[in-house]
Amino acid sequence: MPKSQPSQPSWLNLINIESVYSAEKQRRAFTFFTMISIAVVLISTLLILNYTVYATLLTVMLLISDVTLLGCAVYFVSTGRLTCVAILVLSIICVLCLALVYTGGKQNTALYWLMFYPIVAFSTLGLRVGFFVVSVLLAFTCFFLFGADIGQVSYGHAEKVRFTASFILVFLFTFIGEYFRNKSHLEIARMTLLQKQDAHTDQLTGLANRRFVSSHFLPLAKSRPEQYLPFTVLLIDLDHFKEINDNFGHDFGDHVLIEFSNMLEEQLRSSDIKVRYGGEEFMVILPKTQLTVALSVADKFREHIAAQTITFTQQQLTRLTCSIGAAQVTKIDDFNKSVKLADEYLYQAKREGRNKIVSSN
Ligand SMILES: Nc1nc2c(ncn2[C@@H]2O[C@H](COP(=O)(O)OP(=O)(O)OP(=O)(O)O)[C@@H](O)[C@H]2O)c(=O)[nH]1
Repeated sequence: MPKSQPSQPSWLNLINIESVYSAEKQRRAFTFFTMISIAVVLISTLLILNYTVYATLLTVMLLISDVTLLGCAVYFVSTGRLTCVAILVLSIICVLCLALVYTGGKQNTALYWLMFYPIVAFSTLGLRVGFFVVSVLLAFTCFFLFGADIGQVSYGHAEKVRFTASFILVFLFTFIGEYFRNKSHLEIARMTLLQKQDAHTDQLTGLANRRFVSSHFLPLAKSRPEQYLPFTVLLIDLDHFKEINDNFGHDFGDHVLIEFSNMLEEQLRSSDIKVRYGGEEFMVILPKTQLTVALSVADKFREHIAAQTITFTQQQLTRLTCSIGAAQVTKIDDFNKSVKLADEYLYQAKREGRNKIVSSN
């Protein structure tokens, strides 16, 4: 029976679903900025129009909040750190709401302003932190409305009960909405990742396929050359594979390809990228590896393969050899040129009798 594949080859970690996450980041950033803009305009207007009627505490709180909100927006633009800034902003607004409830605002209309809070808190802070800050606001508001007299204004009984009931309903429905939005976002992210991994995996051997090299590896190596360059490309072709198919059948041929892929995984570093490049042709990319070092790795591998016997049933077993062409890549733009060179060396190895490595060295 074919050996089982390693559970998660490291090249799979190079496949990202940044587009899914960046849409989510954009949504949160957009909500955050809209909230800050509205809050700053609103607070400034309230301050200008009502500073004569507001309690001093409320005026000072509004002023500090206005300046801090602007500072947070500037900090976010310059650092891109949304979560900690959003927590700070929502905490300020929470305190502001409580100051409003405590003092009553203009003509005791403070309670109306609290209704937006759950919506903004959940959409910028997510489920858990959002739930926490909204709960804190609700708890303190209930204390001011129904608790002991500590100097806060008093609201009518009907107003207090209706506010609390409607706030809890907004809280509940926003929580449910956010819970399912988050769940479907995670599911979309999971499915996108699985689909992308599947589209870049060779179905027979579980190695990366050729598309992975062009759509993921090369862009990644171009963006982080210090992690990958210089690297060596090995093109490896099984020798006389047609004879194996002809002598033992296609299933045995498939089994040989799987066993060969397992040996690539076992014998080479996990950071080396092993690709099924075509039928019985494989590509191995050895990151941060000069040609001379790669040649000794490849030669050891070639010897290892030649020493193995691949068994399918007791009657079906074969020896296997491979030929290898190797070339070094120092610039990503030269990748195709180097692959072409490695291909020429591979066919030179075949012409020269197989079971050997040819390179420019
Ligand atoms: N079993 C199996 N065979 C495959 C697969 N893909 C390609 N092949 C076979 O691989 C064989 C390759 O044959 P050739 O290109 O003549 O190469 P070769 O026999 O290895 O000869 P040299 O490369 O010159 O040593 C063909 O018979 C293909 O049908 C596959 O997925 N499974």
